[in-house]
Amino acid sequence: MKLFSKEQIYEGDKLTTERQNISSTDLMERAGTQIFNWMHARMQGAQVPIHVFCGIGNNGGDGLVLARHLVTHGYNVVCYIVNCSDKRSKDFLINYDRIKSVSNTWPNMLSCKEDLSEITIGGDDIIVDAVFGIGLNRPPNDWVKHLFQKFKVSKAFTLSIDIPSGLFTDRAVDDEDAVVYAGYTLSFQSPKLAFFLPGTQKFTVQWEVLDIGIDRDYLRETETEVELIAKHEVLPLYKPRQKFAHKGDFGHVMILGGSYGKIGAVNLASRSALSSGAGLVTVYIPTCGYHSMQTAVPEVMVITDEHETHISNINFDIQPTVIGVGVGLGTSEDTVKTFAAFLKKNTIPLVIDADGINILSRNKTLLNLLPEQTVLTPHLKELERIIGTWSDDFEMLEKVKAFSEKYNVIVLIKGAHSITVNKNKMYINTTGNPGMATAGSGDVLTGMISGLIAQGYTPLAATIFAVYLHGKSADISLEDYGYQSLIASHIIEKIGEAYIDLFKQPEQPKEETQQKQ
Ligand SMILES: NC(=O)C1=CN([C@@H]2O[C@H](COP(=O)(O)OP(=O)(O)OC[C@H]3O[C@@H](n4cnc5c(N)ncnc54)[C@H](O)[C@@H]3O)[C@@H](O)[C@H]2O)[C@@H](O)CC1
Ligand SMILES: [K+]
Repeated sequence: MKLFSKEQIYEGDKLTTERQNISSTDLMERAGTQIFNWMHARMQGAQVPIHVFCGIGNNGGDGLVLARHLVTHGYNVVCYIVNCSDKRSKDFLINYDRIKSVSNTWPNMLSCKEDLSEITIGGDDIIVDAVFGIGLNRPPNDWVKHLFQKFKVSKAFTLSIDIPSGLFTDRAVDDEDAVVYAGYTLSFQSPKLAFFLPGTQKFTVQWEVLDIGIDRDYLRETETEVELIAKHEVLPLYKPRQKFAHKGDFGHVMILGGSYGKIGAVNLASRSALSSGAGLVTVYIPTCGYHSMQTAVPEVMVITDEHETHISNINFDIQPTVIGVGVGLGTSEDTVKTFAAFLKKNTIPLVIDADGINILSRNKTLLNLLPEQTVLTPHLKELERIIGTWSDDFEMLEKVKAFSEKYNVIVLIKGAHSITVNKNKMYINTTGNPGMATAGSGDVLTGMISGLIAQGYTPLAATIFAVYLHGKSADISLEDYGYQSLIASHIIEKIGEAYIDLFKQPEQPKEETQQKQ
């Protein structure tokens, strides 16, 4: 799914009104009606008090449309105008008039902190937040911030329209108390980038996109900087197997890493490379790991470094298709030296993780030696070591894009929503769960990306696809293990099911099936 920028959304709205020959008021009516339908389907007329807070722009206009429909359908509604500026939008004003025609007692006008004392919100009530949408261009006033705090303290379920008010689409918030914490956000046409970034994802527990009929050609033809990756996006990447294929068709992965006490990382990465479909896997490890690797993973070939406890001299005479380097590697002096010497002569595609990244961070000139489209897979701490600090997520993304461009590398920023960055394009993953915050799950991912590159996926496709499958395998594992018991090996066990899931048809609702019989 494409993530449109604020400018692209405004452009899409404008084009839609022109091409469909409707007014912007009609489009707002559609948006507000969609929200109403969503609520009505769930509430079925329940008399829970609903407090609709409307700003004075078009987001507020959506709130007024919703409030009008709620009133005419007999819901228990109170509507407030958060009157924070004189610049009311045209469609806000039109809908302000319309709502007055269905009720003569309100909307309640809120203009200062004193007005807030009149508001009583119960813990079981519902708040609809239509104060600011994508048009927010400066931090909210102090009294509006107090209103948002009142929402939070009430513990009422909060439904935000389009975006939690106070969040910007393209920059960070200065004051987290000036943002609404939404239980659910109904976003028009495209989710917003802030829903996926480490610092702002907490502002909405869940989100859903509502289709308000924006011009299809515009949506299809417009290139976006950010894409959301779900099953629909990875399916076209999948490479089917030919009937007469042999193992040589699926490449040869080398996992280069491990040190005394950390051979397990190589074990995990090599098993996941195999389970992702690589034809052959060889590990290059210190001598201490020889027996454990040979015993634990008979499918994997082992080459040992001359040193007992760490890699000291990278030297082999096979030709892997790709090398996954860094898991459990350590950063001892010998290792750093041989890694630098190896990079000077290496032309094989690389996937670099963990201590591989740490070595590069301390020796930045080595970055110039990386083959084109090398994949780096840092978590946030490793990322900071390699690109330096940042003041907020938006700055972080800009720095990663510049880094990716400068060295022509792919950077996978690992987190709850892992983001693959290739120059100025970003791909946000949607699978995965907090059970993955466990030892070795990164090693598994390194193996999977390497395994896919070996099979002929481009490094970019391999990264996007592997991150998706990795999260999906963990989601499937949850059914057996829950968040706490999930360990990295379980993720490997479920890679097969994650592949199979790509081709599963959604289950038909039960009643329909019965009717057909
Ligand atoms: N453009 C369209 O045709 C549609 C727009 N829609 C809604 O319109 C929203 C965008 O509307 P707008 O662009 O009017 O902007 P918003 O409704 O998001 O609110 C911002 C308004 O308040 C002002 N403002 C910004 N920051 C402020 C602050 N800190 N304190 C006080 N006032 C502030 C702005 O000047 C603007 O008038 C979307 O999020 C969506 O909800 C939907 O109705 C669908 C159709
Ligand atoms: K909002």
